[in-house]
Amino acid sequence: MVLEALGSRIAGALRSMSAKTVMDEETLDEALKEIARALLEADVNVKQVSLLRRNIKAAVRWSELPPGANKRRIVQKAVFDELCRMLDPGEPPLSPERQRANVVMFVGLQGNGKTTTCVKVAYYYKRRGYRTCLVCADTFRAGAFDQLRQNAAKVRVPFYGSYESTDAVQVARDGVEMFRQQAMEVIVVDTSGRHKQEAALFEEMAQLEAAVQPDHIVFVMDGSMGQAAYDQALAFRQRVRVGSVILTKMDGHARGGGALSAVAATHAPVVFLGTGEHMDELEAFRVESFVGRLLGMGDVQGLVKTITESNLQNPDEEQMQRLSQGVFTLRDMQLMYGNLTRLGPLSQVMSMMPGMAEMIPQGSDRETQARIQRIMVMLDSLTAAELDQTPSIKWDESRKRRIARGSGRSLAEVEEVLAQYRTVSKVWGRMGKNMKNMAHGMPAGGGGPGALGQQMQRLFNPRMMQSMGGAGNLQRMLQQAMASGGGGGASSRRP
Ligand SMILES: Nc1nc2c(ncn2[C@@H]2O[C@H](COP(=O)(O)OP(=O)(O)OP(=O)(O)O)[C@@H](O)[C@H]2O)c(=O)[nH]1
Repeated sequence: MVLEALGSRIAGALRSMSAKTVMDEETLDEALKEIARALLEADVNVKQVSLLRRNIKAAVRWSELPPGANKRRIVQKAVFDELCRMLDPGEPPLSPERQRANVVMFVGLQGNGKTTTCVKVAYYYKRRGYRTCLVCADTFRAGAFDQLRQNAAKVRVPFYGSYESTDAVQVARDGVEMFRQQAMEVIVVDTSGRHKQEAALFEEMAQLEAAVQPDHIVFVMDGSMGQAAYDQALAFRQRVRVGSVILTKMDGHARGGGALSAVAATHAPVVFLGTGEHMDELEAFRVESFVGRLLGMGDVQGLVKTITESNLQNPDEEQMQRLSQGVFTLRDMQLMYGNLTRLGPLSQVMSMMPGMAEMIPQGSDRETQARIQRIMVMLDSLTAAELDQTPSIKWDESRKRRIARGSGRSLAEVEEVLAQYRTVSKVWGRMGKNMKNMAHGMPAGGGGPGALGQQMQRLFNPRMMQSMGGAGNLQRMLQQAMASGGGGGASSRRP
């Protein structure tokens, strides 16, 4: 995720503010200056930054704060609220209704990821049970037709377009009409982009808008746009009824701030973030969780939601008993990794945990998923006795070679997994006493994802973390999950 540098600089400014022995208004000004500098360097528009700074100062009202007030908290809350305000124009975002045709038209400059995003959004709603389809009204760029058609086929979404026609308006009208007849619920219309804002692009957009009467217009923008983002967004907003914004390429190393101010320019809410080239790499955007994660405050609500929706597997009664004694076996490691993959991209999950955003290691989620898959394959090659770690098992060379052969991995990789297991089991052993207490509320042999969600909420409770030997232990476990598992090329099969 981009913008981490911005988040940690803001968090750093707040930390150094509260580390001062005397906290006066000058201290606040210094912190605000540093926050403003960080925002500007992240390409947030100058006007937005000075507005933000003024509003934070007005909200904090330093001189009126009672002596015992937690000033860092108050300033952090004001920064949080202001960033949320900047990103939330209070307009309803794209929210298609069921059992009627919702025509959604996509606009944006060429290369910003518009075509890819159209397919991602169609796929997103398809997975949520909507009857979705795609119309290619991009008759300008050679190849747009094939790109959309191939991607539509990959995600099995009906597609309409024309190889021959150069009349975008006619193609769009025909496609939308055809899909209306078929009682489609989400009709996504991809339009042409241009290299830069030019009259022809805006003219065609206006004609398309008049022809297909979209219920909603989505402006797609590359998240790595710098200061120019504000003006670009404004230009689109002035010509068509932009209702929502999608920021793409948020998985790269872009600074991202330009895109944030573009949102302020359009007065349209961000609905999704594009986080990769694959069709499922689209993240629904929620302002408060995004800003919380940006500021390193985590997003416990989002985390619990993710956990409850992820169909996690619970330990059975016997496993629970053992775990509560601080005994962690390879079978538990198998369960842990299985559940980690069910949670979705790990960097997202980690950034939801308070204080962990800065700990996210470099490397893509795709690589991490592939690493975990490799570990899972190795664990699958273990016998039941090995998974349950009977004391008689000797991890001798021949046993390790058998596992390596069985999983198609190298001996070194098997050894690495075993070494990792030993570290985690030691950490678990130290946590044993506290886990025992936790286990009292744990559902034996199931209990449903809701119950597990509650447990996770307790797990991330700061006091509980402290008593478990500090957040460091958990961080280490998660970081290991993300960073180890050997090299090599297992590929994930995704659309
Ligand atoms: N890393 C990353 N790449 C993306 C993302 N979205 C799109 N891309 C890539 O960006 C490039 C351009 O995407 P397109 O969808 O072809 O761009 P476009 O804006 O539709 O271009 P026109 O159709 O010509 O207007 C492609 O290589 C995409 O795979 C994203 O969220 N992350």
